[in-house]
Parts: sequence; C-alpha cells; structure tokens
Amino acid sequence: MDKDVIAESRGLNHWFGTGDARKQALFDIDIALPRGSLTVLMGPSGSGKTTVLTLLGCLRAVQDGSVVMAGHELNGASEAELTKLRQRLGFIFQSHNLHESLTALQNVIMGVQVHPGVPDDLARRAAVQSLDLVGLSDRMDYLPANLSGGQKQRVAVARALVGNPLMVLADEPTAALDKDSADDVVDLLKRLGAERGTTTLLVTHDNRILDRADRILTLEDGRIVSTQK
Ligand SMILES: Nc1ncnc2c1ncn2[C@@H]1O[C@H](COP(=O)(O)OP(=O)(O)OP(=O)(O)O)[C@@H](O)[C@H]1O
Repeated sequence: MDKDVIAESRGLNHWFGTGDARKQALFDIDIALPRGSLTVLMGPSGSGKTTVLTLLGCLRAVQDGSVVMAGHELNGASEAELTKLRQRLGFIFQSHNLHESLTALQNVIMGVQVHPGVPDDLARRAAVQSLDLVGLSDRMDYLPANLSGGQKQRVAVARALVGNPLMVLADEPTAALDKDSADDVVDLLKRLGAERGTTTLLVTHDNRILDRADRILTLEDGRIVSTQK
C-alpha cells in the first residue's frame, strides 16, 4: 500500500442476513483514501454508503476482501485490535449525539476518555483546544440545549477531533444544518486535512459539499459507479 494512503479497501464484499434472507450489500469495492484528503461518498438510499463507512471505520467485521487501515489488515482482526484502531479514528453523525446533561466542554472531554489512562488535566486541555479549533471557546460551559444546531454539530466535530485522529468518518454531518453552518463544518474538515493531514471520509446527500471534495465516489446498489475529480 502506498504510504500516503491511510485507508484502502480492495475487493470488498459484504452481506447481511442469513439463509434465504442473505443479501449482498457491497460488491467489489476498491477505495483508497490518501492522507489529508476529503472524500465524499454519495448515492441513493440503500446503496451501501453507511456499510462502507462502518467497515472502513472498524465498526463492523470485514467478511470478504481487504481493508487496510494505517497499515493494519482488518479482515481477520480481533475485536481487541479493531477497538484499538477505532480509538485512532473520529466519528461524526447526523445527529450530534451530545449528552444533554453535560456542557460542551464535558462532552468533548468524553471524546478523550475513549483513550484509557489520559490524565484529567491533559484531557481538559485537549478538549479546550479542540473547542477553540471549531470556534466555540466562548461556549464551553453551555449545555447543548442552549446551543444552536450548527454549534451543537461543531461540538460533535470538536469531540471527534480531540484525539487528533488519523481519519474522520462522518455520516451526513451537515444534513441538519443551514448553509453557513454546513460550510463551517466542511471548511474545518478541509483545513484539518491541509494543516494536520487528517483524512476525511464523508457520506452525504448534501450537494453543497461536493465542490469542496477532493474526490466524489458514487455508489449504486452496492457498487461504485463513478469516481469524480
Ligand atoms: N443491519 C442490517 N441488516 C440487514 N440489512 C441491512 C443492514 N444494514 C444495511 N442493510 C441493507 O444493506 C443495504 C445498504 O445499506 P446502507 O445503510 O449501507 O445504505 P445507505 O446508502 O447508507 O443508505 P441511507 O442513505 O438510507 O443511509 C441496504 O439494502 C440495507 O437495507
């Protein structure tokens, strides 16, 4: 694998269900994600986008084919190995999944606590820096209920970024946002790619993002039908 490629799938197939209900969801998926790039995965509902994201994100066991993440083959990897790799990734979902009873800062600190053994003061410092990065230094002590939709999603981005992940996997992160907030989130991911070499794989139906992507992959019925840029 090219050393500038952070994650790569080769001949990746995936099935759901058993017996008569067994159905192939992915067919022969080849994807290479270069370090620092922003790749968008598009396609109709049910085309397999989330399945690809969860396989590359070490959230699901690889059944057939190869996925290499940061030099580690995921096919045949143990649950412990997958967990360890997952800790080096950042995840952002459509709904921000913040804990409503915790402040923005406390929510981001929880993102550090996936790494066992990080001292509290270090976790706090990293969380403050991450909130600063997303432009929310002045909202650290707010509860989610007192933040706008865009601000909540930026807290979720700060939480995903707090461990300085190798790669960010985002599933529809801008779907619930107005144009300006969506732009902020995508700009931030682009900037991290340029400044820190963070690689992003982003699943979206949001056409507003496309012109900012380095590459756009389109899935249909479990197959990549086009690669643009
Ligand atoms: N846990 C599951 N059990 C059975 N089938 C599943 C499961 N998850 C996904 N599928 C099927 O696999 C196919 C791909 O699903 P997937 O969620 O990856 O698509 P998607 O492109 O992300 O869709 P959406 O845009 O609606 O989120 C679909 O046919 C779906 O019904």
